[in-house]
Amino acid sequence: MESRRSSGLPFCKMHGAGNDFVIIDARSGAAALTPALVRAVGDRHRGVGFDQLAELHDHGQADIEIRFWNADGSRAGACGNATRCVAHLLMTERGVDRLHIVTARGDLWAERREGVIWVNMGAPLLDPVDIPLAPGVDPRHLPLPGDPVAVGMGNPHCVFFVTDAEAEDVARRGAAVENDPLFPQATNVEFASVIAPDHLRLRVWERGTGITLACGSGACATAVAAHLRGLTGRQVTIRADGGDLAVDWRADGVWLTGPVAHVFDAVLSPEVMALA
Ligand SMILES: N[C@@H](CCC[C@H](N)C(=O)O)C(=O)O
Repeated sequence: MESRRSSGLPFCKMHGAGNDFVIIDARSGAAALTPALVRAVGDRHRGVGFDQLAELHDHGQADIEIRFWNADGSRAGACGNATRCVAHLLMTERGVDRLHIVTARGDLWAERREGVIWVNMGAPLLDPVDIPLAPGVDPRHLPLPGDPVAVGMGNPHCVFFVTDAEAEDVARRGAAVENDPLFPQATNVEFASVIAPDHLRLRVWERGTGITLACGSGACATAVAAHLRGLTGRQVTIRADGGDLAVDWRADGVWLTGPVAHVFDAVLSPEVMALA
């Protein structure tokens, strides 16, 4: 990634299965991000456009700290696909096969196994307090039409199992559930259909962003919910709109892998930064 220039803010554009990100290396002393600047950069018409922005910081006990922002300027506690992209960047930069990553959720680990980069997104959060969910609600059977499941992965997810995910009006139904009072911090909304005991089709409405081509933490939450409902095993392929992700729910956490692409390096112009 290019070093800081006085003319603007350097960034890198990447995507994981089509879930696209602006990655800003704040270790270089980049300007402190604000919700207004994040929204300006995320504007797909006047700015750069992204699903999430990942802000990289040095960390005393870990290889990197990542702070996640949604396109609307809200913060996110987890972002599986952006974490995979950053892991790919740093492993390539440093020539290592293991990384200790800190996010708002806590300590995460990335490993390269036989050339494939996996990220351990941590154990699923199933207690309503941790998801978070309104008190007194059963996360396994939410009191909503469609009987969805709530799972936390450092961010909240509301997973609907449907006959055919392709047929779902994700925009209408996702927007209707995102800010349901059952979720004190709002929620990501997933619509999944079972293709096979090791294969799910998933479409997502992301909190603070809308429909995305893939969602890593959503894939993890969906795999956990499917297993808890007895629909799949603990290792599943998730067919997202932008490509396939693989989830492996192990004793030490929910591991995630999938495609990563570096799109370009560039510098945020002062004009875009002035939009903030
Ligand atoms: N695309 C991300 C999820 C990003 C955060 C989500 N919108 C939220 O607000 O929790 C992923 O890959 O996990």
